Amino acid sequence: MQTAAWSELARLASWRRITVLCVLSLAMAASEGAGFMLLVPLAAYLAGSAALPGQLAWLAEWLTGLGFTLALFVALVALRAALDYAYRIRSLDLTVRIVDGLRLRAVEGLLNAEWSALSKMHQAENRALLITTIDRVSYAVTLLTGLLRLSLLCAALLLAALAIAPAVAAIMIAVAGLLALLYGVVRRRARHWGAETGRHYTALHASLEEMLGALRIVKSYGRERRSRDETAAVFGRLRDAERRYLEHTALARAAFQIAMAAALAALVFAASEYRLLAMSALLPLVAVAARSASQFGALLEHWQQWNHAAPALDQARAVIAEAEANAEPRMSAPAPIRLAQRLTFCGVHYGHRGGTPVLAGIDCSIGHGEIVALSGPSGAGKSTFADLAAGLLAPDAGTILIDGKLLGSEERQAWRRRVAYVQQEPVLFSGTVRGNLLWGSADAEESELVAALDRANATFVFDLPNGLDCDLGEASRHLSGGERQRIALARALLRTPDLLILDEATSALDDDSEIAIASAIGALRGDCAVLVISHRGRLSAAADRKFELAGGRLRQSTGHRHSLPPEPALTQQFSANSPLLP
Ligand SMILES: Nc1ncnc2c1ncn2[C@@H]1O[C@H](COP(=O)(O)OP(=O)(O)OP(=O)(O)O)[C@@H](O)[C@H]1O
Repeated sequence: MQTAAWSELARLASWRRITVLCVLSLAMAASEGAGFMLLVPLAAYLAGSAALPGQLAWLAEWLTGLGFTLALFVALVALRAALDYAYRIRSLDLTVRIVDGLRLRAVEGLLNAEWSALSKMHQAENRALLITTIDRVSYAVTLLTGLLRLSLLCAALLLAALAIAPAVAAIMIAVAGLLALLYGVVRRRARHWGAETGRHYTALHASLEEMLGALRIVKSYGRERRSRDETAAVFGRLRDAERRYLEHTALARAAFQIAMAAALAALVFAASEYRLLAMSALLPLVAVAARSASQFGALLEHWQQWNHAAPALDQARAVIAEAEANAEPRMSAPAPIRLAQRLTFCGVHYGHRGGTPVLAGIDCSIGHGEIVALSGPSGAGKSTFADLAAGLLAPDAGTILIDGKLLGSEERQAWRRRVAYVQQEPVLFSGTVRGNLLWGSADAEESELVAALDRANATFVFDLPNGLDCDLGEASRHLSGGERQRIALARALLRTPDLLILDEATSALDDDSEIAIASAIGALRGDCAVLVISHRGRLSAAADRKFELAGGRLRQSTGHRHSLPPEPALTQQFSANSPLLP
């Protein structure tokens, strides 16, 4: 893992927490090592001899009797249990901080990124990041704290072994080093399968989302079996990657157990056959060796699992880095922007992903209080035009002006606060109707909510259970497309915007509702600029001017219904190439 990733983990966890965890791990390791060393005098007493190995003679002088030794032993176990409790709580706390910190950074990165970057991002990857990938990071961090604890514990056990029988302990250290080297091979495979698992989880998210979104069409086409098989195939690829990894882990584990059992057997055989050690040292040494073997095995397994889970951190960091690299400039208090005269496009070019321009030299303006309708073939760039007008996108070339003031990257953020957008597929949030309306305009009074619902022809809300306080969590699934659109329109109207954009916002409405909405839009004339994107005649009929977008160019399809005040500076500036300026 790169240094940057380590320092990021440390920053999220905080050095204070890491230090506390290190101290606790060290104390646990020391208490366990000391506990094992106490086995030496215990064994000597039990064997009926107070004779201790030379290097532990000081212990014999210090310990006065069996009772004291046993009491000390129990005290050490109690201390270790208390430390273990504190360690688990601290370890969880550290993991949660890292994981929540990373998840919040990802959320912030996505919320602060430019819309142009967000609209290009693979949303399944973002969802996989926020759910599965960061959960895998959580597992990786738990393994990392476990690695720290187990490393210190193994070191303490080996120190205890060194104190009991230095020569034998040196052989144990050599065997452990050799096994760790061999595990290096398994480590690389674990990394590989970890990265594969991450990719398959992302694919699984995309596949499940697609399947859930397509339930209606799947059922109406009778394609349940096919959908099931496709989903099963994605599951299969994920399980295959997990199985291959598990095969490696299980194989390495079996090899390790055999190697350690052979080493222990050799130790006992050599010690008893060639009388290398006194019984008082042999028994504690075997106990330390057995405990070391199991803990060292756990250490190597943790290491392998960490290598499998660690690619999730790289994956998460890559998505977060992409979002952060596309961050909008930060503004502490953006200067408010109001539209008092007109929003103007001057020679605007735009191509998605820097590809073929969707808009190629657009010159037009929308006056304050004017209603403009935009039509054109599918894919002509109408929504792209709306995104530019709303300050979501910046032109590749040309300029957008609000009352003659350039809409730069900082101004765009302030301008968006004055825009309300209703799209074809309206977004309603979980919660009540009231919550959804207040989401757009937090200070609105009850009477304003009612008036907005009335203007949006959404009075059906009053007949819902609990009316404005109806919880849409469940109900929104049962609302029709038209009902959802009308609530979204009421939310937009409440915002009293300077520019209201309706992007096919009445596509799901019946004729009567559309007539009512058209008259509500007509009533906005003079209050705010309205951009209506619609293929349907009724809404367009309410417009002062109608534009048609085709082949990247804008054409005014009919004359003015209402004349707007001229804009001398801009008319002069663009008179040669801007026939659409009023
Ligand atoms: N985020 C994006 N990345 C790449 N291409 C995009 C993106 N959004 C839109 N496009 C492409 O840009 C072109 C214009 O799309 P846009 O949605 O603006 O058209 P539209 O006129 O609103 O279409 P419709 O009436 O079908 O909604 C299309 O070819 C579309 O595929």
